Amino acid sequence: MTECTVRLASSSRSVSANLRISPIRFSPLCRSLPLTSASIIGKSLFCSLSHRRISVLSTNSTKSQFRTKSSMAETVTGKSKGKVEVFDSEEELAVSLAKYTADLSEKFCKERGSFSVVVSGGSLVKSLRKLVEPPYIDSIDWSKWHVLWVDERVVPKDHPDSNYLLAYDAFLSKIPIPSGNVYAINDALSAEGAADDYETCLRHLVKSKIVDISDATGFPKFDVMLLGMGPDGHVASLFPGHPLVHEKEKWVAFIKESPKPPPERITFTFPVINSSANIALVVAGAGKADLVHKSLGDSESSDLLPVQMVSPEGELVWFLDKAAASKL
Ligand SMILES: O=C(O)[C@H](O)[C@@H](O)[C@H](O)[C@H](O)COP(=O)(O)O
Repeated sequence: MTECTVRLASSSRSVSANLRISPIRFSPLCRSLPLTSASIIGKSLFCSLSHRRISVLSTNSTKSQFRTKSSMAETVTGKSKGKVEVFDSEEELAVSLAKYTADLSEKFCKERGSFSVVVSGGSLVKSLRKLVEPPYIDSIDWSKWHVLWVDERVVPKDHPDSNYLLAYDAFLSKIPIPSGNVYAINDALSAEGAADDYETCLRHLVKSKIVDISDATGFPKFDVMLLGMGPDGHVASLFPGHPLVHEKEKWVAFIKESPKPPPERITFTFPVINSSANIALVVAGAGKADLVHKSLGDSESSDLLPVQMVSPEGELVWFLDKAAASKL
């Protein structure tokens, strides 16, 4: 069964259509700084908003592309599994991303009593700014959040390249999250040591049921991963053409020759990323339009970009601004 959701989003209203076709609370090993410092078969499809015509640009059994013609908000592309939302501006994207995250927080806090959140570095972090503004700053139960990084640069936590520092400055310092629920890497270790240490930390979190485990894969199953995409199609620190993209055993790996500086990093592997209950891929700016087009287009190539290998057990949602979606 192949499923995809096409959602038309705008500041004033939105509509979505589901299309189906057949065929340890705190491990001492994890160091935190105190928080002070569709494929559809057919020719065209009309959504319930009658003026918005979504044209099927291409079809095959697993992937299709759609395009809307609308002056306000634009969507859309469909993939074998996923949802693509396109916003008029990065500002609107950020508003929707905050709602998405807050809604998941509410759901998982209710269901599991906690919420495991994984973030990347890069521009994604800025797009999380609306989470620390009303109404979410007051409505989210931050005490139940557990925050980890999908990848981290092996630098001191107060170094300008640190993903921890980026997230700390942008939102962790602004929310009442217990410092023990923020799992930064041990920056006193080598890249290899930091990766092992982070995996041990993750194993403790799974054992103490703070992080779920996937019955299907046996890998950790995070409630949500909020990820960016690099201009070369990398996600986390999994770069095109690097053997780490094929890692099948490790939960956390290290890289010492990252093409994007700084060179030494640790990263979650694809089995962990793809066991997630939810993944948001957040991409903004015209500079990534070609890559977005390539990623969401039909690809017969066996040489997939890392971003094309993102395929979670749960739901994948792309958050794009109009500029990033301009070549769809
Ligand atoms: O540590 C990192 O480098 C990031 O985690 C990385 O995976 C990032 O998310 C992408 O490179 C996108 O970054 P931009 O959105 O800034 O291009």
